[in-house]
Amino acid sequence: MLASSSILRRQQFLVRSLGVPHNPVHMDQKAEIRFAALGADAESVIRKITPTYDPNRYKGQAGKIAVIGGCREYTGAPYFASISALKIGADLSHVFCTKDAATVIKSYSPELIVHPILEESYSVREEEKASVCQKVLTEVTKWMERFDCLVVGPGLGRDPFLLGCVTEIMKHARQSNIPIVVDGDGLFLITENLDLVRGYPLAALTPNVNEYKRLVQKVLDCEVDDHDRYAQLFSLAQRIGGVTILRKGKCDLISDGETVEMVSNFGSPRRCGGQGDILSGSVAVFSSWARQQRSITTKHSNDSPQNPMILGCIAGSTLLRKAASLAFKDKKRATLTTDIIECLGRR
Ligand SMILES: NC(=O)C1=CN([C@@H]2O[C@H](COP(=O)(O)OP(=O)(O)OC[C@H]3O[C@@H](n4cnc5c(N)ncnc54)[C@H](O)[C@@H]3O)[C@@H](O)[C@H]2O)[C@@H](O)CC1
Ligand SMILES: Nc1ncnc2c1ncn2[C@@H]1O[C@H](COP(=O)(O)OP(=O)(O)OP(=O)(O)O)[C@@H](O)[C@H]1O
Ligand SMILES: [Mg+2]
Repeated sequence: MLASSSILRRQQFLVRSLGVPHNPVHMDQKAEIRFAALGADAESVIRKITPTYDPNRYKGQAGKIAVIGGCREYTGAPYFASISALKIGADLSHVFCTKDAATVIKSYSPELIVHPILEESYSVREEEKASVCQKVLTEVTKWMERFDCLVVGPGLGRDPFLLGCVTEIMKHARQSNIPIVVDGDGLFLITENLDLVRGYPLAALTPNVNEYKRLVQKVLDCEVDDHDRYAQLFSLAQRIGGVTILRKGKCDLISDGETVEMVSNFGSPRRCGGQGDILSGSVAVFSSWARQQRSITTKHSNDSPQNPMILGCIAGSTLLRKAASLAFKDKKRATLTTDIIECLGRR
């Protein structure tokens, strides 16, 4: 509703190109593009939302992140997302995964707090399913209020029973007003059940090419149209009730149905798996910081706050691409995701 009425009312998009000199970008005929004269670029977004070091701060205040993901097949993805959250600057990073995945993930890093609580169908008898699902939810909700953001989906897999439990976790997070970054198999889940995120302003979706295609087909009932990519992303975000969507690709495009932002600083030509996982962990931390910052500036000034999920996406995307370019300079074709993670803090 917000969607189409606002499209007609505004007849205008704000497409901001961050990190590169502006190139003319052609939009569809319906919408006039306005390029913001960007006083602030992506780097200044990062500076604006990153908390300063303060000796009075205690552990946890710079962010507590939880990744819901990790199953028999995938242990790398939740590790990449959660370790990236720490490398960006969060204080604590938890992983909620299946029992099979937990020991493996713990062995990658002693920094992560790993909860082996999710179950897949193969390990649960039919008659136990309801009670096991309840147990999973109880375990996660015990921790839930402490988290500043959840990342749902990296390496989650698509087991129907497991996804049923994660559905309940997401409903609970939403009731508790906890921001949720949805990535990987979490996007598979929400594409089948859009009401999980519809109208939730604290949700950010980070689809790759396949995940975006599935979302567009489901929500807009059409194919991805690259000639009309800004308007299509804008409509998609509006149709899901103003959630933030970061469409990953050559340039990362970000929209919440109010503006369209573009991050296009040079990254890496390597497309090794796991870079999206770095991104989702990074977006979670930056969004939490932006949200924290917003509550401070709202209290103390009349600045009109910007959507923290948008700011988090801009900062996460910019930093990941910067790290990827530094890693590629060093490792060339041998660049792997772990090399990029090592470069997250470098300039
Ligand atoms: N080391 C790891 O553990 C990694 C695990 N990953 C996890 O792997 C899982 C799947 O992620 P992907 O990024 O591979 O998911 P995608 O949905 O992009 O792809 C899944 C597979 O299905 C194919 N596919 C799916 N939909 C398709 C479509 N509409 N058209 C054409 N081909 C299609 C793709 O080619 C691919 O082989 C996620 O849980 C993700 O987080 C990735 O993050 C990569 C790293
Ligand atoms: N063609 C491209 N050129 C430059 N950068 C790209 C390109 N495609 C993706 N990226 C960058 O890589 C990051 C990860 O995007 P990608 O599409 O690989 O995610 P993904 O498939 O979800 O990754 P993962 O393997 O972690 O699941 C994006 O934020 C984007 O900045
Ligand atoms: Mg991915």
